[in-house]
Amino acid sequence: MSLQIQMLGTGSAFAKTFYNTSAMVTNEHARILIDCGFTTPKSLHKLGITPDQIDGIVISHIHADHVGGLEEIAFRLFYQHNKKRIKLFITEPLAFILWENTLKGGMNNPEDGYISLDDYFDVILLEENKPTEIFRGLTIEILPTQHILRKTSYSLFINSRIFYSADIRFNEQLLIHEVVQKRNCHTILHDCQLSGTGVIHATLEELLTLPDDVQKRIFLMHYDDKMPAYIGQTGSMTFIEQYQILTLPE
Ligand SMILES: O=c1ccn([C@@H]2O[C@@H]3COP(=O)(O)O[C@H]3[C@H]2O)c(=O)[nH]1
Ligand SMILES: [Zn+2]
Ligand SMILES: [Zn+2]
Repeated sequence: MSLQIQMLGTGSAFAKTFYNTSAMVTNEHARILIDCGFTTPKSLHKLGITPDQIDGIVISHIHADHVGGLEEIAFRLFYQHNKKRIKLFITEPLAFILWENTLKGGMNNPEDGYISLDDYFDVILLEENKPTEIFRGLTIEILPTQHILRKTSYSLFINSRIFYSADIRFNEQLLIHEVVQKRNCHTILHDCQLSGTGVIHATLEELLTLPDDVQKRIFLMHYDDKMPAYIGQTGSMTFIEQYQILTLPE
């Protein structure tokens, strides 16, 4: 049995030639999204996939390039698919701020009694650091990681052997000791800021300091429009491209 990861986008928040970084993870039992940014509905549309064909969405953190497409997905299911509610896999702190700080403005509808995240989504709370089989053969572990100071943000382990950074500061210890030495992840999908000083994202310069054995496992995502100029300058790491499909052992 295998697991497929298809990138719906590989761009940074401000990229214009790539859609927002988001992954569609599929096995024989389910198809889920990791994050759903403001360009993700259009990316799905280009693939001919409608919201009712997605079984759930996992959320890493509350930036628009990771959650900005949720209102559209939920409204389309609600108003075009008979009030269907998609499963939303999220931690409790994120669920609260996702509604209160992001979605409530557009979705709160007291007149019709739709006043909470649960009115639009089938909210399934994930516990931090606890591997959870969300669908048969698909286990997600959500790991608190550093992105913006004092802002809740997570990376993910998928079926324990795939690491998905989402947005994260460079963390050598985590990548070498936890992801590679302890968990022996065969595949790492990592965000990458191509130039400038790394403050809230790992930079290419920082990632290039990793040992070769770690770099070989890394696919770079969440990059800006200048990515083509950096091809061949990423050591043993590879840029993953929009719509590229990785077929991985389950
Ligand atoms: O403290 C901050 C907050 C935000 N930003 C920018 O806004 C973007 C939001 O999405 P992102 O997390 O993919 O990337 C972020 C950065 O490009 C920043 O540089 N510093
Ligand atoms: Zn981002
Ligand atoms: Zn972010």
